[in-house]
Amino acid sequence: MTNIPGEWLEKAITEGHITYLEFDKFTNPVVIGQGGFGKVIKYEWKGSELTVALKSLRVDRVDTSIDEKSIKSFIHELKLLRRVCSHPNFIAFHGITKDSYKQYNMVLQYADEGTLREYLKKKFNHMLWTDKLSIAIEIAHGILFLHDNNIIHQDLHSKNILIHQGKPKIADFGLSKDGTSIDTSSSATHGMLAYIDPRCCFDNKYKH
Ligand SMILES: Nc1ncnc2c1ncn2[C@@H]1O[C@H](COP(=O)(O)OP(=O)(O)OP(=O)(O)O)[C@@H](O)[C@H]1O
Repeated sequence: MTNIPGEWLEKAITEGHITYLEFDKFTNPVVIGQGGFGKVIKYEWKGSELTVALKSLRVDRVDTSIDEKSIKSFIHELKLLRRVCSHPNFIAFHGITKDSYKQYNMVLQYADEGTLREYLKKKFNHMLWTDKLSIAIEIAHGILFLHDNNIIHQDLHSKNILIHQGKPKIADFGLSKDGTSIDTSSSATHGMLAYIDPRCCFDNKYKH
C-alpha cells in the first residue's frame, strides 16, 4: 500500500493546517455508532469542558486496497470538513488524534440528540410547526453555504444530519464532491434512494 494519504495527514499536521490533539486528553469513552470508516465514540475532552465524537479510521490490514480507499476517503472528508465547519449548521471539526491502536480519528463536535431521523421519531408529534420549519430553514442555510463553497454533498438524508441542542448540523462528507473538480463522464448516482432527486434517473447532468 502506498503511504501517500498517511503522509498527507502528517504533513498537514506539521504545517499547521490540521490541529493534532493528544489522545490522553479524551476520557469516558462510550460507543455511539458505527459508520463506513469504523466506530464513532463519544468522549469527554479533559480541560476543555467539551463532549466530542471521535470518528475512527479503522484500516483493513488484510485487504490493503480497502485500506488505501478508506484512507483517501477519510482525508477527502477531512478536507471538506475543514472548509465548512465554521458554519453553525455543520458539525464542528476540532482536529485529529491517534488512538491507542495508532489509528487516526477525527475529533468532532458531539451532537447531543443524535441523528435527525432519531430526533423526529421521538419528537415529531410534540413539535410545533415553527420548530419543524426552523430545522428545515437551517438545513437550507447549510446547503446554501455548501453550494457557495462549490461543494455538493451527494448523500444528504436524515441520518447524515445530526441534532445538537435542537439545531441541525450537516455531517458526513464521505460522498461529497468539490464542484470545481467534478467528473461529468461518470454515470453513477450517489446517495440514499428516497432522497435522490428523481431527475437523476433520467438526466446525466443532475447526477453530480
Ligand atoms: N458528531 C456526532 N455526534 C453524535 N453522534 C454521531 C456523530 N457522528 C456520528 N454519530 C453517530 O454515529 C453513527 C455513525 O456515523 P458515521 O458518520 O460514521 O456513519 P454513517 O453516516 O452511518 O455511515 P457512513 O460513514 O458509511 O456514511 C451516526 O449514525 C450517528 O448516530
